[in-house]
Amino acid sequence: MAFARVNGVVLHHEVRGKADGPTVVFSNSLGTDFRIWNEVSAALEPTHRVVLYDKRGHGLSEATPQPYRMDDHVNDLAALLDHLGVTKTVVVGLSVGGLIAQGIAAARPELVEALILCDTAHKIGTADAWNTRINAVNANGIASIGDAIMERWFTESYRSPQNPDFVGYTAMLTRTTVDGYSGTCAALRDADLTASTSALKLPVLCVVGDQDGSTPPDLVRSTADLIEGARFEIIEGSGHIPCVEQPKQTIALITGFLKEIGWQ
Ligand SMILES: O=C(O)CC1=CCC(=O)O1
Repeated sequence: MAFARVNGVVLHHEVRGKADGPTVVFSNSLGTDFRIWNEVSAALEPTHRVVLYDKRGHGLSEATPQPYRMDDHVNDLAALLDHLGVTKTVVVGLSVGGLIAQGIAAARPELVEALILCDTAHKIGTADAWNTRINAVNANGIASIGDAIMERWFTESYRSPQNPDFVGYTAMLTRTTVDGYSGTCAALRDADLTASTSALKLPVLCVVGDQDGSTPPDLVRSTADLIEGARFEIIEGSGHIPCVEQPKQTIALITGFLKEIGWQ
């Protein structure tokens, strides 16, 4: 566990694994912190240097006041990687983390070897839907939308109050700061990466849960279709967060892709 002030914000992060191994950095989704990657990270640690971080307003990172822009999140990650002395990395991003991954590949191409885009797209949701969510959270708190969000994150069989993991991930969502959550919703509302993502020239793997209620397979496929040579894979039996719900399939796809591109 470490903290660093970069790009004007204190970011909680952790570097794990093989110190001289090739670097893989993970960027998490709206309303989650870097613990969602624990199982995937553990599989890579014997061979890779793994960088995990909480984006601003999430986990133990500082919650600067709203407004947030997607560029803030992109510049935060770039500044953290510079701070850690990372000069080349594969970026794995889930949902808004995938937009951050696309953004850093466009802004700092020399830093990014390849992308793994999980349950994400070049543009997610509509302005109306994000504004409705922001208004609800600002007025009534994140718990007021908790059940609706959980239906997007996890499959029906996972969403049982008897499942301790489900209870734990619900707590992760509802304990996110309002500034971090609403600020990032607004950043998502205002982000359309169609042009910059279409121009990307690097190896890309796109994966998505078959039952993802936030970025369904057809949306993720449309992003893969924008990027020359990108591969698209579906993870069976998962909602929006396959690294939590189907970690074995997620690990197999990630490690297979890293081997394929020689990042090992
Ligand atoms: O909360 C959701 O609907 C899921 C989601 C959208 C963007 C993100 O990062 O998570």
